[in-house]
Amino acid sequence: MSGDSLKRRKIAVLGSRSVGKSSLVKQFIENQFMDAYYPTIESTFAKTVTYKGIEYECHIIDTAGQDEYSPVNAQHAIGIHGYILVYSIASRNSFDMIQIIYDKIVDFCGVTDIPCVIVGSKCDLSQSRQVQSSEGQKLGQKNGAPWVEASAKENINVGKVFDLCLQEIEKRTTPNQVEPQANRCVVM
Ligand SMILES: Nc1nc2c(ncn2[C@@H]2O[C@H](COP(=O)(O)OP(=O)(O)OP(=O)(O)O)[C@@H](O)[C@H]2O)c(=O)[nH]1
Repeated sequence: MSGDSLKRRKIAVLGSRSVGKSSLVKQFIENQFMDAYYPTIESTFAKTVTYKGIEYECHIIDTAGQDEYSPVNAQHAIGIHGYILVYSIASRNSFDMIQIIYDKIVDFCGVTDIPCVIVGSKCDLSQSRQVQSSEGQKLGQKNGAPWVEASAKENINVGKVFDLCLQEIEKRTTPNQVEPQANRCVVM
């Protein structure tokens, strides 16, 4: 496929520290999982993904873990087509952070909603569960975003997370549009 016909989509992965953002990205890109924890500063990965028969060149930005004081900056908004917001089902605090991050992005961008998927990660840790599936589902409904539980460790729903994100992006993208809409979550 020529470079011209390949659609580029930039996706930012956000959430609290240690919720499994890098692990989700690593499982998606490299089909690997590591038990070791190395805090992320920020990394970008690229992968060509076929969604509904169309090839997309996805640039995935794996961000540093956020807390309630972390500002949403231009890097989280400029040129970003869609977001993956990750909490761990074993951490109530990380779940509470999702609405905070969502609201910060919406405020920063001056929009009412953003193309995103909400992910309850580490769903293999059912013994340590602090957030019920029904709570995740409700949060998704409240923000008009799809919600899914996933495990990078067991490779559960990892591909689905990225498919859902592309689905949300494409829902809001007019045919042949290459750059995100100016009135959406980006400042070009
Ligand atoms: N059981 C289990 N552990 C996981 C899973 N995903 C990640 N982990 C572990 O959780 C820890 C943190 O994972 P990371 O992927 O580095 O988390 P992160 O959100 O990128 O962390 P920051 O870089 O601090 O933002 C590591 O020890 C991982 O092995 C999962 O699906 N299941």
